[in-house]
Amino acid sequence: MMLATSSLPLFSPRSTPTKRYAFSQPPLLHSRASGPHLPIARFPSHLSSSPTTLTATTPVCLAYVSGPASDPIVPSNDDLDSSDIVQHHQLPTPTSAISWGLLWALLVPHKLRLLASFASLLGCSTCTLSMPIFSGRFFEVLIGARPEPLWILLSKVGVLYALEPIFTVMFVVNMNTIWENVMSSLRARIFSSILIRKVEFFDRYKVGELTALLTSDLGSLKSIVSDNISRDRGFRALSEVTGTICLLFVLAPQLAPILAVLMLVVSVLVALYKRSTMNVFKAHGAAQAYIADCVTETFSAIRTVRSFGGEKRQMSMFGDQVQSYQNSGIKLGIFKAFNESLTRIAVYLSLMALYCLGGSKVKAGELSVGTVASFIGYTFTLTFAVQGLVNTFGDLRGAFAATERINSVLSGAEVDEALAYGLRKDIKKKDALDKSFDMFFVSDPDGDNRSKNMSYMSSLKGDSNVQNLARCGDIYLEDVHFSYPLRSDVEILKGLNLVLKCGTVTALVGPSGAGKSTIVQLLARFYEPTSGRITVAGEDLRTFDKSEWARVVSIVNQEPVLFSVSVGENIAYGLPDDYVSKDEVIKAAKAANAHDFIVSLPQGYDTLVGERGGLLSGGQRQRVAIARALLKNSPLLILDEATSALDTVSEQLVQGALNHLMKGRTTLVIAHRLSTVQNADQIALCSDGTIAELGTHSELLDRKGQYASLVGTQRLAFE
Ligand SMILES: Nc1ncnc2c1ncn2[C@@H]1O[C@H](COP(=O)(O)OP(=O)(O)OP(=O)(O)O)[C@@H](O)[C@H]1O
Repeated sequence: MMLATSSLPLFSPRSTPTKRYAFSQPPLLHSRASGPHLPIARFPSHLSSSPTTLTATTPVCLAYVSGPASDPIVPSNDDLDSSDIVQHHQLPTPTSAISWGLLWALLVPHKLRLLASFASLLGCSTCTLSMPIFSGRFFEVLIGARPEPLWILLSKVGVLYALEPIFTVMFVVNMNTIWENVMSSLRARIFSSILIRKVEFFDRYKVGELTALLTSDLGSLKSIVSDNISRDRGFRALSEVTGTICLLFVLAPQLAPILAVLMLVVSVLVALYKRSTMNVFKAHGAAQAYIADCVTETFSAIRTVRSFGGEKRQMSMFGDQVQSYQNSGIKLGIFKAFNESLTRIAVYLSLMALYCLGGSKVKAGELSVGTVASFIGYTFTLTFAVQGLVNTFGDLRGAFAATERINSVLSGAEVDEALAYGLRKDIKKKDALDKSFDMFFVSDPDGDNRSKNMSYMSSLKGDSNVQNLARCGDIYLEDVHFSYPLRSDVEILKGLNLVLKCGTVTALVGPSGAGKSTIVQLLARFYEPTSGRITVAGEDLRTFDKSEWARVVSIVNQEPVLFSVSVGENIAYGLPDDYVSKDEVIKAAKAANAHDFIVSLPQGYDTLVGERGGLLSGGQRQRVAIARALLKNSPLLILDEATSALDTVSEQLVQGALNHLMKGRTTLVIAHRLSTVQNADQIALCSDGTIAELGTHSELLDRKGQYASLVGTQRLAFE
């Protein structure tokens, strides 16, 4: 169904600041699939996971097959040229998500700023390290031990005092700008790298774990520079420690070894002790987080708490947590007090040593008063800088651990190369001018591999019009076997055969756990069959560009997920990459029986729907999802229990909308309530991973098999 396009593109994924319809997320996040699930398909696992197993004699057609080698699905080698064959050997081996090479590649574009940072670091460290020398000279001038006029000395000190903050600003601004840039690119890369993993990756890791990678783990990597560019930390601390020790040796070679070693040892010990108390600080932070969790859980489930009379239990839980927060707070106070004093003790010990040793040297005429005064200044510099350096090493340890976590999560999981390829191709085609994508594709050490792989993937039939094929061709599931990757020992589909005739409605029914939703996942290409194949108009799905296939399938399921934007934007998400006019959105909403309720909302199409569409009723959410699918206008429609959660009135409204949506499309309907699928062109009874019975409602009733007994059971239940 084609919807009229108005000349004014009001609903757009790009920036249209005056309209809420503009998506706030970058278009890369958007899939053309209905709902938030990306139709991720996988690249043949035996190729991408073990690229070295292929030899020059490996048949080219195997590149497209994820099933056994005996089941080649792309018969023609003509689609590939000889360079593709060579490239088979060069598929990327899993590389670390964050590597030194990548960091270097991200830093290189900022080389001028890096140079400026290094120069300003030298400048501010030189100023800082010169100050004690001038303090020493100042005392010598005051007691007449130095002939230099006071005003000349003071003007030199004035210049130093003026330059140091200027160099500091230059250093901090440049370092911060570089690192913010690097971190943005890194964050974007990790995000897109997660986005293009195979679906089983998302089965394996919880959303919270993945969120932590992008927030706290990358946060520790960020703080390695942003928290360490201040005075007495990181590079500055390192340069000050090195510079101070060198100066001590230059100023008083006879005193320096003893003092330097003493100061270093005392400062390092104090810093290490302070570091060891970090756990107490962390425990206090964790106790605070538990309190927040308890509050969130209590108030978000307030109705459940009320209905079970759980107030006392929640109060006791909260009380326990407040108590442990209080205990850790008191403990923390004691440690804080010691930490404060210990730094001073370190300085005092160093000063005492300096007074004793330095004083005796001055008395013996071996050392000038000015030098001892300078040493006093260096005592402070060294103590604080060493402690800062130890803290920086601690931060480094945290950053390495975080990097290792990110790498271990991402390097073990397979990238869905086909999806990645389609995504890049799409972005190249449509968003050449969109700068927000730049940070996702920084040239990196693996770029070579990727370009080879892209060339390889481009041999897929990405340019054939799969939408047209799906509009006029039947869809065949041929001897499909399937096990979920995380439970590969349990076969869910066991040689399933089914034909979805073009433009007709097929109903899939059967007992719970029979594999009905699994068939949907395979049709959507969230997973690929373990063996067997799915074809459209005789062409294997795996020979198509995956992002193209995403446009072919619309799924409306029992619990449609809406995004927390406006109703209009949610409908426009049906075409996430296109400019969608308000007229088109309204037309889709009218066809989905949603227009009337939408205009009665406080802000009409601009009304925000809340988290996951929570501010709408189930039936309203469903009709918005149907409008979204109508706008998408894809040839294959899958309705997975689309009306089962609705009351009778809502169901009628939604059913009307669905009838509109199903017109002229190849439709697969999954339903438990058999009364809703009686009019389907064919009904397939799925049982134990195969199609056990197939026919129209009356044919299956006549057969008196499983379907007939299911119908009987449901009738009995209603009577
Ligand atoms: N992501 C997954 N990983 C591993 N096993 C899964 C996964 N999803 C489903 N399964 C298993 O696959 C089997 C078939 O599930 P499926 O959801 O396809 O059944 P169904 O026929 O749709 O059931 P229902 O009618 O209850 O929705 C079940 O045993 C289920 O536990």
